[in-house]
Amino acid sequence: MERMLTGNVGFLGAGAIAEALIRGMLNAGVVQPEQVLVSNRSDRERLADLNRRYGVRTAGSKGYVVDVCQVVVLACKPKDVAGLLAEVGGRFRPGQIVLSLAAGIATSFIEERVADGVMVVRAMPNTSCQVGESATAVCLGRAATPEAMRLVTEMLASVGQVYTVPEEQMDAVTGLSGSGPAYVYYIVEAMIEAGEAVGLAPEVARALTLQTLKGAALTLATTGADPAVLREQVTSPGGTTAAGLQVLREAGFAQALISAIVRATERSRELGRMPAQAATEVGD
Ligand SMILES: NC(=O)C1=CN([C@@H]2O[C@H](COP(=O)(O)OP(=O)(O)OC[C@H]3O[C@@H](n4cnc5c(N)ncnc54)[C@H](OP(=O)(O)O)[C@@H]3O)[C@@H](O)[C@H]2O)C=CC1
Ligand SMILES: O=C(O)[C@@H]1CCC=N1
Repeated sequence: MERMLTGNVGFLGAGAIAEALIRGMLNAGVVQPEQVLVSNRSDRERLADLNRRYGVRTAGSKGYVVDVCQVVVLACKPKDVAGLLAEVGGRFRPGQIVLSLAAGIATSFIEERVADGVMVVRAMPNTSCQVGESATAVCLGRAATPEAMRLVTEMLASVGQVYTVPEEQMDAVTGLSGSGPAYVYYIVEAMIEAGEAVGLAPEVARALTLQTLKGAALTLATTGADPAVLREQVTSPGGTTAAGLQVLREAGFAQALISAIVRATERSRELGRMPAQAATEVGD
């Protein structure tokens, strides 16, 4: 199929998610390094590092990024979006695409700060885009056309699976799959620590944990089986797994995970309600 992403892709924000997306898109070949232009607030060393490692172009001027890019990715923190758009929002032109990754920030908030006809798309990827396995949800702003959606989908599908959701579900997506890799890494950290505690060498504990995670994820994906059924297959009556799961139940593990996702979803809503000062509540 003919590629739609022929122009430049600019990043306003050069942090963790910008790098994950850049790395994934370059690996997939959906953009070439010279098509990518990255800027941030002030960290010049970070830009130089991205240029060294990925060959992407960098810009000191955010206005320049807006001027020369077909798609501009907003990859700064939610609290910085208002200030950023006060600076450069007026430079966007009708027909340009703004792809916002900012948790909680509504498409309407951005639309109010750019010209009519600028096409806003909101997406929530996760850091697994760096290996082409993001779970990404997208929703369209009011001016975004089906062509804009196709172009953004071309970008995001190159780094994982893309799902379209109504905008009111984006906070839930953020709590579940946007933050999700962190919950998984937290569990992995605990499993490795546990492996060491029961007598394994650190590298053996890590290797066994990672392969267990990979095998379980692949089994879920390839069999399509209900996770509860797969869990029961592991759990011999009176055996080791039953004993371990009993401890997890008594500790309220499932409820804690549910509460974490509910709280992260609420936090996304809070960030959207208070875009100018919300993040100061939890620090930078
Ligand atoms: N990390 C993740 O897993 C995910 C994050 N997101 C969203 O992506 C956004 C970025 O998150 P993350 O990458 O983790 O954040 P980071 O803190 O890693 O990066 C933030 C970046 O924004 C830049 N920045 C801040 N203010 C401005 C400004 N006024 N103009 C231009 N750039 C600016 C910073 O520049 P400097 O360093 O110079 O201050 C920095 O490069 C957030 O809105 C988050 O909700 C979405 C999905 C997943
Ligand atoms: O922690 C955050 O706020 C961002 C949004 C989803 C993942 N990281």
